[in-house]
Amino acid sequence: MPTMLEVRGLSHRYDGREAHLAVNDLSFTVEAGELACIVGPSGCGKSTLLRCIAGLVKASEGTVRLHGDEVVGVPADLAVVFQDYSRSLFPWLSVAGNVEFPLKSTKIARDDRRRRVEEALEWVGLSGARRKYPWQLSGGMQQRVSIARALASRPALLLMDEPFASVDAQTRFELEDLTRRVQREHGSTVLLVTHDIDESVYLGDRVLVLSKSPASIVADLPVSLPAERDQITTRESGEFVKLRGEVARLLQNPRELAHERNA
Ligand SMILES: Nc1ncnc2c1ncn2[C@@H]1O[C@H](COP(=O)(O)OP(=O)(O)OP(=O)(O)O)[C@@H](O)[C@H]1O
Repeated sequence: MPTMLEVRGLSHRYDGREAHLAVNDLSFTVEAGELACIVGPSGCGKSTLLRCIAGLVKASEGTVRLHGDEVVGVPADLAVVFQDYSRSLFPWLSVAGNVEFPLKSTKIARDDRRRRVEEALEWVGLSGARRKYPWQLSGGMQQRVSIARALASRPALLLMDEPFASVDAQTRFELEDLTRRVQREHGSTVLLVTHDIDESVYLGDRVLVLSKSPASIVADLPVSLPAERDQITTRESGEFVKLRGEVARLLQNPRELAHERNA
């Protein structure tokens, strides 16, 4: 698989009266068609890392390359799904209008745009809600609109920043399954950030474990669960239980265990 994302020696320091090193010398790659999860403790620098990758923040040091091109500013073929769906959708636009909105600033012809919107809504199971407004939908449905909007642009890389942290547990399971299904059906490359250990193992083809602030990589674990996953049986499987234990231990005691793993 070709490399889609390459992060090399990335560090970011917030300047100001209280200068703060948020990300410290991170290097990793994500291959095309892979779903990689980043898991780290609250406040460790996960969002900062994603903002640097998305070109929203210029890293103090290091480089980010998307399909070989250095990221300077937000790449046209990158999409982000944020945690807070209520602030990322326009309340005055219908569901279809929200999904179409970013496509309007591209050269994609109107008919093609409409086709993409219909297709993306179908992928997330929202074709029947196309004329509704965000405030007429449940939280989970609103987040599905955000996912459809991101997918409609057919991004080379989809970044997801704690995308299911604001929905209830049942909806969270549904959205996790939707993300894996869509990612596999369309071969999308996804980098998803979460603080939820179980979610990182359930969703990921790989889990990158981050240290406490400033974020650095403690481990890069392949997930050898079957590609077809199920919220009940996968979570009960020995491999799942073993991996979630390993991630939990790495988060609790990063230096010692990372040293043991590398020994
Ligand atoms: N604009 C900013 N200016 C100064 N410091 C910042 C800024 N944004 C974040 N920080 C600091 O950088 C550190 C990392 O923040 P970041 O939001 O990246 O972490 P996170 O892992 O995403 O947190 P959470 O899990 O709580 O969402 C924190 O200590 C935070 O206070």
